[in-house]
Amino acid sequence: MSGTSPGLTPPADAKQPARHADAPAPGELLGAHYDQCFGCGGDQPHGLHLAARAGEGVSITAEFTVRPEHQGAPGLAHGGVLATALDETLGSLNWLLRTIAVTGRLETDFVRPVPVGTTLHLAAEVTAVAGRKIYSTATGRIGAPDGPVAVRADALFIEVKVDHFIDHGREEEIRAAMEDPDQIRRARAFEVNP
Ligand SMILES: CCCCCCCC/C=C\CCCCCCCC(=O)SCCNC(=O)CCNC(=O)[C@H](O)C(C)(C)COP(=O)(O)OP(=O)(O)OC[C@H]1O[C@@H](n2cnc3c(N)ncnc32)[C@H](O)[C@@H]1OP(=O)(O)O
Repeated sequence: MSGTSPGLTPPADAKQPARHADAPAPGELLGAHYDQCFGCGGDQPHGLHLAARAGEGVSITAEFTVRPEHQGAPGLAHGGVLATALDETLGSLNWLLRTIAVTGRLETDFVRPVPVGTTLHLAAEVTAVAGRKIYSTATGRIGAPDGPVAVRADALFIEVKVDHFIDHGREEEIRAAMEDPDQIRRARAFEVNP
């Protein structure tokens, strides 16, 4: 069962996405955008530790191995964790546009249960851009890049300024991030005009 709500249908004047000239080369690992991120951060013990790699055009591949701390039912990944893996992979696409963006809408199909121990192979691409709106789609397959489809998502990300995080984030984490030169460098890597 699949289908996309009107909020995920690009308007008639939407444009094809353009890979930024300074985007990481195809095959390059992107690294975490924030070391405490539940999706990709290396310092988040129960996180997904999702590793994303730049693809051709505005596309990404990523891998995530389901651990016991990610269970919903016995021996199976929690659906919200799988949605997180899709969200994180889709969010990584914005490195290739050099745009900071947050998820506005995420529609997910859960097609097959995903056992603990499975490596989920994710692939995502931006399909259209309209002003601040970035439309994208992702698939997660079991065990191999051509394995059976377990999850799918369509998403709308909305471009924001770095002030979005500074204005809304809890002060102690924002202060720590602003004092971390690596974090500032990573934030700038998302921006066209740092
Ligand atoms: C020095 C400090 C260092 C910090 C450094 C940080 C660097 C980090 C780098 C990268 C971080 C990336 C992190 C990725 C993590 C994975 C992805 C996530 O999980 S993100 C978290 C979950 N998402 C949210 O928390 C969004 C919460 N929502 C909002 O904040 C607002 O609603 C926001 C920004 C999304 C939109 O608000 P508006 O006021 O800016 O804009 P409006 O006018 O409402 O929307 C713009 C257009 O988008 C449509 N739109 C908005 N939401 C929509 C929706 N849900 N469905 C359909 N259309 C929607 C609207 O209809 C409008 O369209 P029309 O321009 O009129 O055509």
